[in-house]
Amino acid sequence: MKIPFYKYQGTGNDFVMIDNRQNTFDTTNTELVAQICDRRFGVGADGLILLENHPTADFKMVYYNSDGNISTMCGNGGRCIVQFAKQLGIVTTKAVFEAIDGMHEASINDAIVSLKMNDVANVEVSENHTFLNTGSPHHVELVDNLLEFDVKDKGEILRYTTYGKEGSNINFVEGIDKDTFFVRTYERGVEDETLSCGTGVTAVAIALHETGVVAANKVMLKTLGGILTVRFTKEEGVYKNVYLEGPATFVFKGSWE
Ligand SMILES: N[C@H](CCC[C@H](N)C(=O)O)C(=O)O
Repeated sequence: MKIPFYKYQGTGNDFVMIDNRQNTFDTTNTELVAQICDRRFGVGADGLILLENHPTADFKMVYYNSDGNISTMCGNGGRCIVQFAKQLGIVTTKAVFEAIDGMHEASINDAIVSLKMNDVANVEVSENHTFLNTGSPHHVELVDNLLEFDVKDKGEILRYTTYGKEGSNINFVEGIDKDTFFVRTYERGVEDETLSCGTGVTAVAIALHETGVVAANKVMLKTLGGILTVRFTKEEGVYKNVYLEGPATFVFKGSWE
């Protein structure tokens, strides 16, 4: 059966988007998702995202990593599905949707999507890293010479040793100026470095604030795939009004035979 799809990318984190409002996609077929995401034998993507009907919100988001498994929240994917919903005529400049970590609001201003992320109440600060969950689990570590750093090798080791079966995404960070940081991320479920990670840069911004590296509540994160901005407030120890902002772009449409 033909499966129409739309290819999107958010700062280089790329996704196959499928309008599944008729519930025709076989959501249990892990192999098919991995096949579609394969960069040699398939369309190629970091993940696959289904847009589905929702009883009260504008739509529901279902996210799969490129390994074919359903996973936790995808920030860049959340920004892309809002643009996708606009392309389908479901929303215009605002959206409310449900994802695996609950309800999200978003606003669209041309290419830029601003996505409200969940509150973050627990930030675990250790000697040389910080761990927190921004919809997905993230390890955050400051390093020098990030451009030459072996992100895949070092990320894989941490993901499988320190974080066991459940795993975690691993973010390496280097300061550029007081409110701008360079971030590279090893992504769980992609099992490789991605050009950017939305929940990852959100975790980096909050971790840097929590550890006093950043005083501001608006941080610019430079990734290999582009620039993302994260802003937040901190109220009684809880990070609230957390927004992830950046471009989300339609690339092409096709159909999987
Ligand atoms: N790979 C992540 C989910 C996608 C995160 C990333 N693509 C983002 O933009 O947040 C995980 O399994 O925890």
